[in-house]
Amino acid sequence: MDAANTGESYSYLGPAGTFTEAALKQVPEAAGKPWRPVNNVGEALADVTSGRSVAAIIAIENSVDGGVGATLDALATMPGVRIVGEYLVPVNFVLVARPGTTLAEVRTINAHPVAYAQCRGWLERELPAHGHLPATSNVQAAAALFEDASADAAIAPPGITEHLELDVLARDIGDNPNAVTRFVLVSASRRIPDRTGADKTSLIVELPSDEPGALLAMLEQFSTRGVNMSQLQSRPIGDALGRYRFVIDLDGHLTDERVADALLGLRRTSPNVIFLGSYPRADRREVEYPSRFDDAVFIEARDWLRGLITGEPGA
Ligand SMILES: O=C(O)C(=O)Cc1ccccc1
Repeated sequence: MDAANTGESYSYLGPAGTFTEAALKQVPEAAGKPWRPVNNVGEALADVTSGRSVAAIIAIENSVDGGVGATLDALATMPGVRIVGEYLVPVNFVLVARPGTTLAEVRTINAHPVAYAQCRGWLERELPAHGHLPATSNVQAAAALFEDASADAAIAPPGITEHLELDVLARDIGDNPNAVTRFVLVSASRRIPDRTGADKTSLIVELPSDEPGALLAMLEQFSTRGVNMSQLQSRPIGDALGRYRFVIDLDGHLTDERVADALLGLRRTSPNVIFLGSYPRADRREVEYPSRFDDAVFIEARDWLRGLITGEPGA
């Protein structure tokens, strides 16, 4: 299904066989469309902003190593991309080598940095003196074993042997057998996916510099409106020490009154709020919140205020 510049293709971290490709297989609207393998998150997002691809799927967070820094930073600095869906992929890893290699011969390992971080315990136990060569993806780590001899083994997805003639030296080398990676589908479309009742909203928020309590004031925007956060990560802005932006996932949709009201509060108090998108949760779990934060309560309060201003009798 791989194809070049069609404008309707879906970009993913390639080559075929990556976990990112497994995530793309879950995207119903990508079925039957051309898929474009790329080498990094920046390339995937540039495909979207240039219109070369209709959407791209990128890893954003995993349950062992946390947020994927490259993705979070790219989303913060590439205006015009929106998250339109999320997908979960269970991840486990094998150690592979050119045929005939034994575990005792392994000195240097090719691995995507995020995969490497998830196998650190196993590697420290079984290969304490190994060196690490970073690769652009889990499949490229394995493919590179045939390109040169700078590494003896690679960390790869278990399905790698369907693509490449390699020996599996060890299975299940991930430090957590239940590891899951969260992927997001991003597009340049301004259209926000419809509210489903099981939605997430992602934001990036900067705080005013050197203001005591600024972080607490930001969090209060959510707590006073019954909005639950499922992710809060800080990432350095990069221009000076001590300057951070916050990547936030909320339960709820932009068209939920309590979420919209929290965004108004953030907009008033933060020097920069980036709306990354509202989209259906991967687990389709209905968002729960106390009934005092129902849409109707916000609407009633607004109507009451409008009545006071316009002098409506009884308001
Ligand atoms: O999609 C892949 O296979 C990647 O190389 C990125 C990655 C790395 C580690 C866990 C999940 C995805």
